[in-house]
Amino acid sequence: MIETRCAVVANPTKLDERGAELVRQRLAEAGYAEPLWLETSADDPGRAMTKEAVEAGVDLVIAAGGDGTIRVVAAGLAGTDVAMAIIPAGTGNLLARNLGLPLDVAGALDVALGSDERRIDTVVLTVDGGEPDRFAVMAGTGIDAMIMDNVDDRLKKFIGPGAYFIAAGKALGRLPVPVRVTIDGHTHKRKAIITLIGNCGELTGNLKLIPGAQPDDGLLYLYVAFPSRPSHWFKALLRLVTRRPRKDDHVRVWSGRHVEIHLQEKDAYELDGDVEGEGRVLVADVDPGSLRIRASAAHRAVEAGANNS
Ligand SMILES: Nc1ncnc2c1ncn2[C@@H]1O[C@H](COP(=O)(O)OP(=O)(O)OP(=O)(O)O)[C@@H](O)[C@H]1O
Repeated sequence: MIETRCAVVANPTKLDERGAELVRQRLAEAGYAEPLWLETSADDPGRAMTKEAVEAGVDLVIAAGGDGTIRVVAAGLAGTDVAMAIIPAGTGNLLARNLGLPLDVAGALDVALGSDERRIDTVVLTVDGGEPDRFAVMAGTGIDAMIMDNVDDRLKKFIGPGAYFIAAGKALGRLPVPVRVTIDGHTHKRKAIITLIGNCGELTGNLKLIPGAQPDDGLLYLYVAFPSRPSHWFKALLRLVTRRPRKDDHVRVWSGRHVEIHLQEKDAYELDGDVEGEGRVLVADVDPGSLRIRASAAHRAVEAGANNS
């Protein structure tokens, strides 16, 4: 089936004019009508724009931007029958990496305008009983959120993922905090420096934090790092940054469908790589297969190969 109605939700600070021109040109060549072109703003990373696209009745929304833009568009399309395509234009590009999508505009457009797609899970998250939000990759508190918060935007532009390593160094002084986590009714208590919920396993730098986690397996993964000695901390931090878990790490990973994180005090949390705010109780439920996403079989094969390595 060839879609003819398409919207582009683009962050103009991430997708430059050349990129935008290429998108328009490739859409025209592929026989699409003039797209509904919606730019994000400093105040709205794409919520109202995605809603407008859905209400306009488009069949496909191409999201072009960094992780924040991609997350908000994915959240807005989850549960609808509108397909999403990704043009990764940030530093982390976490969802694109996890789906094995091309990270350049031309390659991403090949997939966006192809007919191959898959359904992936999204995660409904409620923080302190507020309005539910969604993420597609991960939600985290502790050092993880601190790293995301400390990453300097200018530095990110300049040295890319290396900026996360520098931010991780800054976060080293953090103390573990008592946390109670529940996964499908089973409760565990730890003094943790990182507590995160993953829908996908791969974070930045092409390394896997939660090996085996797949965005379409209908499961969430709860990752808790609870080092008790400085040497453990250092290892846990190193693993967080290098994303290479080992047996002797003070790390546990549980999987399930419903996850609760109860902190003693409010702490910053991040969603798909962007710090969203502070919260004490995070409740997450997986919504299996809730998002239609353009991804080619070839890229899936590459992804599967990478997972086996
Ligand atoms: N039109 C705009 N003008 C200025 N700032 C904008 C505009 N649209 C979005 N932004 C800002 O861009 C940021 C979101 O960027 P986006 O999520 O696309 O990339 P990112 O999260 O920085 O990506 P990454 O972390 O992968 O580098 C938000 O801070 C938002 O306020």
